[in-house]
Amino acid sequence: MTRWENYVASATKIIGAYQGSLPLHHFLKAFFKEHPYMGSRDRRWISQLVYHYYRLGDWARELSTAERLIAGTFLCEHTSTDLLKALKPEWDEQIALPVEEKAALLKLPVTATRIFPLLDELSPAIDADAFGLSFLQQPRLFIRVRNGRMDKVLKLLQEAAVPYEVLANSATVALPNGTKVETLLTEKSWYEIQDASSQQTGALFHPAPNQRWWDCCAASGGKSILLKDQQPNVQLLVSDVRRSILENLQQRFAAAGIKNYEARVADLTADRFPETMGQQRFDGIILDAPCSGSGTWGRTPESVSFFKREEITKYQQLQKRIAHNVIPFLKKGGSLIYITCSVFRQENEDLVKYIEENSELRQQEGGVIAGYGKGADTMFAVRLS
Ligand SMILES: C[S@@+](CC[C@H](N)C(=O)[O-])C[C@H]1O[C@@H](n2cnc3c(N)ncnc32)[C@H](O)[C@@H]1O
Repeated sequence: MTRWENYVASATKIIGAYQGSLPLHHFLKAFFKEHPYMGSRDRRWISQLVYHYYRLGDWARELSTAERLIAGTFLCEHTSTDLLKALKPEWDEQIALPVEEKAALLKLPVTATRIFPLLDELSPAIDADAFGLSFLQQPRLFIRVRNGRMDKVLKLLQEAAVPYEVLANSATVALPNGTKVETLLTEKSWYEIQDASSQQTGALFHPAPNQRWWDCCAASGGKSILLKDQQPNVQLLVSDVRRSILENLQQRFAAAGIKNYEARVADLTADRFPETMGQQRFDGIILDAPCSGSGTWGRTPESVSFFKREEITKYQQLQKRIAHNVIPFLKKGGSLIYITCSVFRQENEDLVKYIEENSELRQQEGGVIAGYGKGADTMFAVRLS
């Protein structure tokens, strides 16, 4: 067997063994640990083959795994690759063609419906074709540059010859996926790694000095840092059900130079949760809800193959329960920022409808934040007041 055939054989073995119960990158890590004779170059090629395979979603399931692996590389790559050159030179010569022309060569249509099986569940504002086809492209990495440090950051990127794009808001920088940002930009307080769409949710916050805000599903604090950067004088409470993630938040806040905040572990679905909050009320609540994460599946394309439709409704029930429990803590006239990184209507517009039907809150602004087309995640964010 040639080296390239060996790669396809290893990738086939991985796909046969992978059942989706843990993220693919963890599974790959464990697989390579068990096969220490594979060098870093081998690991890179095999991982890429496997990722391209999952980028195809439901496309052409009738093909064998090995055929799909090679077709995945053909459809997802845009410049010549040594693997295709060795195994399918006639495709490698056509690697720069647009996807429709590649589909004609493959003699199989490549459409959004064939890639993404849950298009009928999408939020209506999402362009289903563009979203489905975006899976063939690896998303980019984004940073949010803080405190006017853009010149310094760009200088370091230029010195390291890293290609970048500064987006129109002048704070977001897009980088190639896999850029070793931490090694390049060692001054941690200058930037945050944050997807472009996630950064865009901040346009809904409008915080004023001395207001009280609560980031109730804070995780490691991406939205909270965004809020504090907009208005350092907000009084901030952060909470999450996971203690460990709040420990990450504390480290991240320290690196970002954020000191004044209160953090607590809270399960927002617990029956006794409301009484633990006492009489406090907030001018703003950020509810960045636990969700399917379907807007980020471009980064974890294996999810398209393993996610079950019924799970959408389960997330919706959880979101309703959390919304119901946090809304009473909003001051009259305050803002609830409801956010998901989901593309599904049930978790997005239907949840807003539920909130409007069960409270005095009404949607003021926001909606789908489309990330497809710019190599970013797709999110949903609205401000209700
Ligand atoms: C989408 S993430 C939040 C991301 C975060 N806001 C950021 O910008 O990095 C949702 C968070 O909700 C938390 N969560 C899930 N169920 C919860 C519950 N019952 N009570 C409180 N938090 C919960 C999860 O632990 C997770 O960290």
